[in-house]
Amino acid sequence: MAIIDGKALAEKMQADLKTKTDKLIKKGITPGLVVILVGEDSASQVYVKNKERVANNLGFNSVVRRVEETISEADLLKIINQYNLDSQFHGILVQLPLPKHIDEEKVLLTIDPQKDVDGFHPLNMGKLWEGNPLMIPSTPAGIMEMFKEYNVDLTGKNAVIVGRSNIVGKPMAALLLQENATVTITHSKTKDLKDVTKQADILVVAIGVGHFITADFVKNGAVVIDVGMNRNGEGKLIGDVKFDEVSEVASLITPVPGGVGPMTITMLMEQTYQAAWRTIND
Ligand SMILES: Nc1nc(=O)c2c([nH]1)NC[C@@H]1CN(c3ccc(C(=O)N[C@@H](CCC(=O)O)C(=O)O)cc3)C=[N+]21
Repeated sequence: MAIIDGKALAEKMQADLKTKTDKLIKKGITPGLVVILVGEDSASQVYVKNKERVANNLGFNSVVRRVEETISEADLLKIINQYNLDSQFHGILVQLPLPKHIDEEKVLLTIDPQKDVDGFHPLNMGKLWEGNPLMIPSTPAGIMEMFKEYNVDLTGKNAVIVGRSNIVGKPMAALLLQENATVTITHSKTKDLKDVTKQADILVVAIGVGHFITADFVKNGAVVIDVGMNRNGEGKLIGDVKFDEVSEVASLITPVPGGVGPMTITMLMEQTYQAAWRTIND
């Protein structure tokens, strides 16, 4: 068994990205990213702080726009439109989840698809499924980089995804399909889940239930990717995969923390760079 070191790969990619960014800045374009944070959700605050730190290290123009939990939907849409028109910003990210009184679909539709660095706009989701992506959701994009770095050949492999969210499960399926894997998406209503996951050469787990996947769900030699971010009783960050026992059967496995998370942030920055680059090269 070997561990996929997401933190090390993230640092390597960030160093390369810094070099590219310096060149773009010399040409007069500083990549700009605005993260819009609605309310004070403490978990979201931590992610936002990490994103801000990486963006600053890269020399990006990084702004966190904090707005009150009680903001009206109309006012939030106005703020998004203001950043759509502001050429200083190449990327706009609205941190999810949003308060219940705000319609997430409306928010995602309002972000200019060219600035939608999360890749959650329906146009970007559609382009991804066409096999002609513009923006790719960061978490699945980071997972594909891990496969590349660790020489995981996907062609003809059985890839099983646990979780069907718009932000991880579905885009992950599109990317694996594009690389010629045979893809199965499972979810909470799947019958005999264990029988399905046991067939997986590649198993991607994104269900949001701590330590749900135990060794008996996993085929010998499988590659296991853990997208989970859960807090256990002691407030410790744990994945959806029970690492200690699954690592005994897997050939390659990601840890939490230090696996998918750091790659997610890195890919977000890569997409912001790409969006900035396109303003002078497309
Ligand atoms: N519009 C939107 N886009 C997002 O990409 C988005 C979002 N909303 N809402 C929240 C989730 C969560 N998320 C994380 C990114 C990196 C880490 C990360 O770097 N984790 C580190 C350490 C975390 C720690 O120690 O607390 C790790 O896994 O090693 C975690 C979580 C992005 N999200």
